[in-house]
Amino acid sequence: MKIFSKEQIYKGDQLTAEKQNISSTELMERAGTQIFNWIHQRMQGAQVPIHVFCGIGNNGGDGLVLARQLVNYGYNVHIYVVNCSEKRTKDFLINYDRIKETTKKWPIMLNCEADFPEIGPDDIIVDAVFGIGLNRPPNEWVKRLFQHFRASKAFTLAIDLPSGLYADKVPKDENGVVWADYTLSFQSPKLVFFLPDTSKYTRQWEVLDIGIDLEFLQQTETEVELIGKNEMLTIYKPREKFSHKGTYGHALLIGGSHGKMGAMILSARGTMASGAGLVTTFIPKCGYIPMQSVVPEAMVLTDADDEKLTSITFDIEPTAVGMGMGMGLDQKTQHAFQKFLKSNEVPLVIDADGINLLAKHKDDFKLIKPQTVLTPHPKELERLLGSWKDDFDKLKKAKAFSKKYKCILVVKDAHTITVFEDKLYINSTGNPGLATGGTGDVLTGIITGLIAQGYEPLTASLFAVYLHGKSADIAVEDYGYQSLTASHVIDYLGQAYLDLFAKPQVQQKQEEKSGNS
Ligand SMILES: NC(=O)C1=CN([C@@H]2O[C@H](COP(=O)(O)OP(=O)(O)OC[C@H]3O[C@@H](n4cnc5c(N)ncnc54)[C@H](O)[C@@H]3O)[C@@H](O)[C@H]2O)[C@H](O)CC1
Ligand SMILES: [K+]
Repeated sequence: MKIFSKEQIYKGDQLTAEKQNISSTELMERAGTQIFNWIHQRMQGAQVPIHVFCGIGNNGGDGLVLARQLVNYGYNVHIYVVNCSEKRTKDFLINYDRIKETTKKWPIMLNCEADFPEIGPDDIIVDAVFGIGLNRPPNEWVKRLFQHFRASKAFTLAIDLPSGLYADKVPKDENGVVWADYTLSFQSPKLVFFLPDTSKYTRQWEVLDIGIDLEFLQQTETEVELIGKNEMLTIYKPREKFSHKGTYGHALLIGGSHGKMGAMILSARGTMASGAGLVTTFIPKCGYIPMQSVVPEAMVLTDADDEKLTSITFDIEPTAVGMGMGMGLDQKTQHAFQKFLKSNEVPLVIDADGINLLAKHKDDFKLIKPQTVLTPHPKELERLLGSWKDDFDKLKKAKAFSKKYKCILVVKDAHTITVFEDKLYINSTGNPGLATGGTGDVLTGIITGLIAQGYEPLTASLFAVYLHGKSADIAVEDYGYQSLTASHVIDYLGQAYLDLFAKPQVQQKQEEKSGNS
C-alpha cells in the first residue's frame, strides 16, 4: 500500500475534485460521512455522549460534517470549536453554517482561555482539531486541552491523524499531541503511525476510502510503501514440479564463535526453512558437532581455528552468502572478514558482528558491493550511521548511507523498514514476541535463503521480513508474547508461506454456506 506524502495528499484532493467535477466541500462531505458510517455501524444509535472537537481548518470541517450527521441520527453530540486561529478555511465555514441550520444553534466556541468541558471516562472524544495542516506547535492552552482529553480516559477517536502530530516530523512535546485510541485516516496511513517516536500516539488505525481519483492513486510514485500480503503475492516464486535441489540455490552462511554457535544454527535452520536447495555453514571447528547434529540438512566447513574464524576459504560455489552471526570481533576474524569482502562476488547479507566490524573499521565501507543487504538492529544502526536527532533524521541518514554504498539497509524495529536509496518499505507483520535473542539470526538466514533461490536482494529482504513477522504472528497464538522463541519463528515459517494463499475467512464461510469449499 502506498503511503502518500502531505503534498501528494493535497494534490490528490485537488485532482479528484477536478476530475470528478465535485467541489472540495463535497469531498469533505464524503470524508465526514465515511467517519459517520464507521461510528454508526458500531454504535447503532447508543446514547453515549460524543464530544466532537473541531479546529478551524479542513480537519475541523470533517469534524463538523460528522457532528451534523450524528445530530441527524439522534446521537448525544456536543460540538466544540477550538478557536485559536483566525485562518478559517472556506469548507470549515460552509459546514459551520450547516451545523447552525441543523441544530439551530452555534457550536460551543472554545476561545483560547475558556474552561474545558467536562468529559466522563465512558464518553467518546472525536479529535478533529488539527490534521495534516499543522504547521507549528499548539499553544499552551491547546496543549492543556489535549492533556484534559487524556486525563478524562474517554475513548478518543482521531480524524486523519492525532492532532498535534505532523505528517513529516516528530513533535517536540508529547503533551502537545492527542493520544488517540483509534485513528481513521483518509486514503492512506501516515508514516508517523509506524515510527518508534510517534506510533504511541495512536493505538490502532484504519484507512477510509474517500474515493480519491484512481489514476492518481495508481500512477503516483510514493517514497514510502507499506508491505503486506498483497505486495508479497506478486513477487512469490512458486515451486516447479520438475525441479531439484540445484534449482533453489546454494546458501553459504559464515560466522559463529565459541559460545555463539547457536546464532549460526538458527540461521542455518531459517535458511533451510525458507526453501533454499542447499545450505553450507562455514564455522570455527568447535561448532562442527553441534551443527551436524542439530541441522543434519546442512553441510559444514570449518576454519582451521577451534574458537573463531581466521581464514575464510572454501571450494563450493554458493549463490548467496549470509555472514556475521555470532562471529565475534577478534582481530584475526576482522582480517578474514575484510579479505572476504574484497574478493567476494556473490550476493551478500551482512548481519550482527559483520556490521559491528564494518562500523569499527569505517574504511571498509567502500568494500560493500552494490546490492549488499545489511540488517542492523537499532544499536548496530547507530554504530553504522552515528546518532540521530529523531526518527526522520534516522531515515534521512539511512537513505544517504544506502545511496552512497548502493546497499539495502534492513532497519529492524517493531515495524522494520527496508531502505533502498530514496525508498522506504515498511513491514506490516510481527509482534513484541520477536523481541528475543536469535530472531535476527533467523531473519538473516531467511533473506540469504531467498536470494539463493533467485529473488533479487531487495525483494528477498522485503519478503523475508514479511514472512518472519507473519510466522511470529501465527506462532504467538500458540505461545504468547513471552514464550515465543526464535526456533518457533523457524517452525512456523511454513504456515507463513501457506497463509499467503489462505482464503480470507469471510470468503471461506460464504463458500462453506453454499457448499463450495
Ligand atoms: N484526502 C484527504 O485526506 C482529505 C482531507 N481532508 C482533511 O483536511 C485536513 C487538512 O486540512 P488543512 O485545512 O490543510 O489543515 P488542518 O485542518 O490540519 O488544520 C490546520 C489549520 O490550523 C492552522 N494551524 C496550524 N497549526 C496550528 C497551531 N499550532 N495552532 C493553531 N492553528 C494552527 C492552519 O493555519 C490551518 O488552517 C486533513 O487532515 C483531513 O482531515 C479533507 O476534508 C478531505 C480530503
Ligand atoms: K485530528
